[in-house]
Amino acid sequence: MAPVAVVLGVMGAGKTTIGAAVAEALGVPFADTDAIIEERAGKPIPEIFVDDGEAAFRALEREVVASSLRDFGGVLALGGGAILDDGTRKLLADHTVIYLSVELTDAIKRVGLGAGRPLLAINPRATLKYLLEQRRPLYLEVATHTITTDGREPEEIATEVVALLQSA
Ligand SMILES: Nc1ncnc2c1ncn2[C@@H]1O[C@H](COP(=O)(O)OP(=O)(O)OP(=O)(O)O)[C@@H](O)[C@H]1O
Ligand SMILES: O=C(O)C1=C[C@@H](O)[C@@H](O)[C@H](O)C1
Ligand SMILES: [Mg+2]
Repeated sequence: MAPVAVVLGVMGAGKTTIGAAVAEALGVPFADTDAIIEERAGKPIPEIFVDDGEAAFRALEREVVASSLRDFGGVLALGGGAILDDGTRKLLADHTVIYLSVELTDAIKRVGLGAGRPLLAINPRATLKYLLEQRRPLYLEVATHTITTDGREPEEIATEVVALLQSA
């Protein structure tokens, strides 16, 4: 079994919002690797970063992505930084991967002050600008489809994603 689609994008791209709406429209389950990681680790992501460090988080994330790609048959949202890991990017080959793109202005409006997002704890605007520039080429490397989300309502974006999955 493999996911119907994998959803990627930076924090605030709308992975959880759009992924869940697409799954509902298709009548399949939705899962978010961040939630699976928290369940496996038995603690919230900010605590994993503090206690174990980002490298340990990325290794756990790679394991969770691998098992989800193997066993989960719905719409799967990945954490915003999952594509930083070479092994995780390789795992995505041959899957349908939807990259939700967002520019800084809309991303900042959506994440606010970055509560619950450890990488945005200090200077969220400058950090998010850096993350967008650093990650865009990596999202594009693994994406099979890129959907622009700036200035668009979640319902409209979800409808576009459902249509492209149904035409595939
Ligand atoms: N297209 C959109 N237009 C306006 N607001 C949006 C849009 N998509 C998502 N949002 C809002 O932005 C916030 C972040 O969305 P969401 O949690 O889905 O992003 P995410 O990509 O899953 O982020 P994270 O990587 O932190 O999990 C939520 O409050 C959501 O309602
Ligand atoms: O952009 C990132 O690097 C992250 C995004 C979140 O989804 C979480 O996976 C975690 O907070 C790291
Ligand atoms: Mg999310």
